[in-house]
This record gives sequence, C-alpha cells and structure tokens, in this order.
Amino acid sequence: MLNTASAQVPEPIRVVVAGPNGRMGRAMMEGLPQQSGLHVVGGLSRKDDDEAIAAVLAAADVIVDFTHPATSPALLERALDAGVRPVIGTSGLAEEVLELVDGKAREQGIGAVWAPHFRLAAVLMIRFAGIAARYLDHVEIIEAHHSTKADAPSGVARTMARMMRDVRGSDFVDPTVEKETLDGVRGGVHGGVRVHSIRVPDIVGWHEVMFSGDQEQLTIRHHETGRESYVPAVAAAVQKTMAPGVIGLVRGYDAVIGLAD
Ligand SMILES: NC(=O)C1=CN([C@@H]2O[C@H](COP(=O)(O)OP(=O)(O)OC[C@H]3O[C@@H](n4cnc5c(N)ncnc54)[C@H](O)[C@@H]3O)[C@@H](O)[C@H]2O)C=CC1
Ligand SMILES: O=C(O)C1=N[C@H](C(=O)O)C[C@H](O)C1
Repeated sequence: MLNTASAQVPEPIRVVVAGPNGRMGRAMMEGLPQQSGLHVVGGLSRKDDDEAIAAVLAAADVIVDFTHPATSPALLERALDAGVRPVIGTSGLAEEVLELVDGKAREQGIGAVWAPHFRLAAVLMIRFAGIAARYLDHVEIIEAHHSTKADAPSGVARTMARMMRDVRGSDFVDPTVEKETLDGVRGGVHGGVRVHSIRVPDIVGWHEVMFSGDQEQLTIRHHETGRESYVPAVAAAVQKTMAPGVIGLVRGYDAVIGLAD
C-alpha cells in the first residue's frame, strides 16, 4: 500500500511578472500559471505605487522581468532588497547593472538569472558564433525586430559582438569604405564587428551573423515566430533561481539548462 502520510508536496514557487501588459509580459501571464510547480501571484505594472509594489514583492519568491532598460535596474534592486530572486530578460542593461544584481543576490544568499535570449536555437547560434569567431577574420551582425522595440541593437547582437571580440582576443578586420554617401550606412561597430539593426512591423526576432574567410562565407541565422514558447524556458530559469546551491547571478539560458560544450 502507498504510504501517503510521509509524502511531501513541495510548495509552488510564487512568481510575480513585471510588465504584465507588454508583449512578453502577456505571454508570461498566460503561460506561466500552466507550468508545473509555479504559482503566479500577480503582475507588477509601471503605474503601481510604492505600497502595491511592496505588497506584491512580499508575496513573491521570484520576479520575472521583461520591461525596459531604463526602469528595470531600479525594480531589480528593489526586488533583491526584498529577497525576491530576479529572472531577467530585459535587454540593453549595462554590465554594471548585472554586476550589481550579482552582488546583491550574493549578499542575500539567493539566486538570479539573466539571459540575453531564452531560446535553445538562439543559444546555439551564440555558441556557434563563438566557435567561428576563433577562425574567421570578418564578421557582421544583422538583426531585425518589430518597430516598437525600445533598444537597438538587440541585446543578443550586443552580447555576440562582445563575446566574439573576446574569444578572438583582437579586433576583427573592419574594412574602410572610401566614401560613405549616407550617414550611418555601415552600422554600429564593436571590436571590428559591424552591427546593423532593422526595425519593421511584425518581426518577433531575427539575427544573422555573417562571417567571411578566404573566398568563402558562413552565415548563422536564427529566426523566431512567436512568444509562447518562451514560457517553459522562463519557467526553467525560475526553477534555477530556487535550486539548492545557486547563489548570485547565473548568466545565459545555456547555463540554466546545463548545455554541454
Ligand atoms: N531575453 C529574451 O529572451 C527576450 C528579451 N526581450 C526583452 O524584454 C523587454 C520587453 O519586451 P516587450 O515585452 O516586447 O516590450 P513591451 O514594450 O511590449 O513591454 C514592456 C512592458 O513593461 C512595462 N514596464 C516598463 N517599466 C516597468 C516597470 N518599472 N515596472 C513594471 N512594468 C514596467 C511597460 O509599461 C510595458 O508594458 C525588452 O527589453 C526586450 O528586448 C524580449 C523578448 C525576449
Ligand atoms: O525585443 C525583443 O522582442 C527581443 N529582444 C531580445 C534582444 O534584444 O536581443 C531577444 C529577442 O530577439 C527578442
């Protein structure tokens, strides 16, 4: 006979979603309640006053943040001070903000997750780009997103440009154009990596990393068509922040799922 008396049902993780009316926030509010082991206690909107923020944070273990690079840092700091673990998707955050999150999470003895992209194929694109960066001298990134995206370039493009420059240990070759007849036509540049941002309606997310070697080209492309499938990945990140021994900031969805090298 099954002994149910000693079986312990773990308490669900209490989650608050920041920016519940945004594109990602809506997907989280709809999808996270269906994820096993999670209980969504509510949303935290921009218009919420101090009292409302304090109340919702007091009722949460984890805050899922898909908001705006200008407002996210203060919210994250407040959540960490309240002992609430952040899962951060907001792009365009400065490295100092991530370091502050890491420091505060360590002070509190809790976990946190930041990922430039919560998708498996996107993480693979970033990994593959890191490999190619060791061997090929020229690279440009083209990213396309919906026209209401707040930041440019995308967080993923920025992350990849920095990572590829670091992996290579020197700047990529950035050919000089003799005469540019339109300002900005060569895009932004980091470490010799040119980055071009396209903004048009209806594109969820698109990244291309175009390498060039000697008489050959390599293109790695990631394209996403919806937001619903972020939900299980974000749920995994929520679980990760609560996992025993996880203290401080875990960086990247690959680290969340333990993607092998
Ligand atoms: N890491 C990843 O995999 C992904 C990251 N993102 C990033 O997530 C962020 C949000 O993207 P979307 O949902 O498309 O933007 P959105 O503009 O549709 O939604 C953002 C929402 O956050 C709210 N908001 C802003 N500041 C707030 C605050 N302090 N407290 C509560 N709510 C606040 C806004 O009112 C808005 O409703 C962007 O930075 C985007 O780049 C988006 C998709 C995937
Ligand atoms: O704003 C978005 O939508 C996305 N932003 C992320 C980024 O800035 O890299 C990731 C994804 O491409 C969707």
